[in-house]
Amino acid sequence: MTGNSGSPRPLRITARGRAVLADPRINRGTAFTGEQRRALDLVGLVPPRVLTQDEQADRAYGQFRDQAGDLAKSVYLTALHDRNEVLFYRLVGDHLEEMLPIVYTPTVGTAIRRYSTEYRRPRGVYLSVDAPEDVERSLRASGLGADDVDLIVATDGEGILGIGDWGVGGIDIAVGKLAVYTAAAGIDPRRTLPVMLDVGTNRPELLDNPLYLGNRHPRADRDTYDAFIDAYVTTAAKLFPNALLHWEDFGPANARRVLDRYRDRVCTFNDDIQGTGAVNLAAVLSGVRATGVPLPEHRIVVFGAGTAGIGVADQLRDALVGEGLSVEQATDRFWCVDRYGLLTADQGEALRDFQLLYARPVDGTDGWRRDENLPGIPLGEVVRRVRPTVLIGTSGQAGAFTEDIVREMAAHTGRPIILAMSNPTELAEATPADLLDWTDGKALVATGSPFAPVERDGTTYEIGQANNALVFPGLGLGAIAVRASRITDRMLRAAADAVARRTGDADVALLNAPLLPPIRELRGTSEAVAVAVARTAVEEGVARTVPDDVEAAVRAARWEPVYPPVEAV
Ligand SMILES: NC(=O)C1=CN([C@@H]2O[C@H](COP(=O)(O)OP(=O)(O)OC[C@H]3O[C@@H](n4cnc5c(N)ncnc54)[C@H](O)[C@@H]3O)[C@@H](O)[C@H]2O)C=CC1
Ligand SMILES: CC(=O)C(=O)O
Ligand SMILES: [Mg+2]
Repeated sequence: MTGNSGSPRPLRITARGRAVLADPRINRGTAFTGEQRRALDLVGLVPPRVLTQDEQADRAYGQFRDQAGDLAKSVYLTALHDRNEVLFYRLVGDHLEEMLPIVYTPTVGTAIRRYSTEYRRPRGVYLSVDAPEDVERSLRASGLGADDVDLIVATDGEGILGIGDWGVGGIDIAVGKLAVYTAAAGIDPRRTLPVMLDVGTNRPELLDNPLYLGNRHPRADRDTYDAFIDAYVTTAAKLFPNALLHWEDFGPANARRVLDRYRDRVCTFNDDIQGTGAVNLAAVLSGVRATGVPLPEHRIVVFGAGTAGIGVADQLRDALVGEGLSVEQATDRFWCVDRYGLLTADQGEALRDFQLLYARPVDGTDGWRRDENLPGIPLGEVVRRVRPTVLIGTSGQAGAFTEDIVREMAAHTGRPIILAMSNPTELAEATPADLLDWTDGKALVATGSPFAPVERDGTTYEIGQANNALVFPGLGLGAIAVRASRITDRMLRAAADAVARRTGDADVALLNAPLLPPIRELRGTSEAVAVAVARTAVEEGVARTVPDDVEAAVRAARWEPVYPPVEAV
């Protein structure tokens, strides 16, 4: 751990001259002092005036604001990240609410689509399914040793947000998630690695694009894929035995399988399944407090029963079991709707393994209207029959929560809880303004991407962001602080409870209060999550370091974006 929230350890620099300025991990440009410039052979290589970090941050913020449009802002921040990592994190940390939508959803989606066009510099490690024998060499090429890595975020780019397969461009979701880890929870960025598991792409426009930078062939078959993933996990665990392995944005055919294969073998979690499950549970628990209706009395419809949707259902089902329901009773509270309509037991091959548990018995839906195009029971009919109190969108289908559906839901429940979780912004199942309009301001709304507050009848409704960003940074920090050997279900539940607790009791009773703590408080939320996760890891016996004071250990593990003293060696 190299947390420097106390007095930072000196940074030992062997490079000299231009090599110092070219390395974003050590470069501080105009903030190098006269003494440091002399020691590092920088005299004359930077303009004479020495700036403070505050002055640098002011100028960088002005430059950021001058960029025309979000993609230009993203390119600007990436360039800053590539130039001076500490200043990048200082800036993002100071303007979290304004910059998270640039380094993360929604703009990261645009950056991923345009990756091969906008490409400037590599970041992270690119592993190729065509050369599994190079996995070790490539991970070693990062220059990091066995004790140097706390966290790796890996993606295969198949299920980026709700925009699908973007091949090698997916590296930017790993980079974006890591930026959130550091900005929100103070994970030391020098001890992290983004990894692209390039197994090809099935998107014709990438395969046909001469600029495309990834492997220009279709995605590997299952056996080849599995062997490659295994080479990655085995090698990463061997080279970096303390690293938490985070899986991001895999397709539904692989996400759950990969997690299940490794979750009891290494310290790992899937953010889309488990992080999303935890943040969704936190939002629903706030909704439970706001409505006064106990959790077991809710009827829950999940629209988009894929990686995230079933992850969400699983986490809620476990919470219901925790309230005393049997697994069968808890499962019976869910109606999951996917591309063929309501999951029903007669759908055979169309059901994925992880959906089977939620398939409703056919005789319970006798007489329900079917849509021949699906050809199952559509969302509107499910809502009409079930009268849900909670409606969750994890489908990536923009506008799927139509006025008719929402009005029907609101006709039978006082305060409908509606979580339109799909990203990026344009794929939300409904906008908060519409949801509030159609429910006369009664809906308890949260969205996956940020939305501006809604003004209605003189009242301002702040919209909570039901995004796993409220969970994974703190989960990671808590796990790192106690060197957890596993991520357990109870650690995720502790994270959800910690997020829910951050939404004050007084607040949730108000009509217009957000269901989740705001992004501007993300650092505090992440710290609370980290403490809860670390405590639970200790209780569960998976902490390899058991601190006397967990809170102090979590604080000590935080990295802050300050320039440490320099030691020229
Ligand atoms: N807010 C958050 O923290 C998170 C949000 N998400 C969002 O959830 C969405 C889904 O992500 P994943 O679960 O990873 O993708 P996925 O591909 O695993 O799941 C999407 C599911 O939606 C289903 N679907 C597609 N078209 C449909 C239709 N017309 N009607 C009903 N279902 C349909 C698919 O069959 C699939 O099962 C994305 O937009 C993603 O951004 C995902 C993870 C976290
Ligand atoms: C937030 C996230 O992980 C997703 O949309 O995939
Ligand atoms: Mg994701």
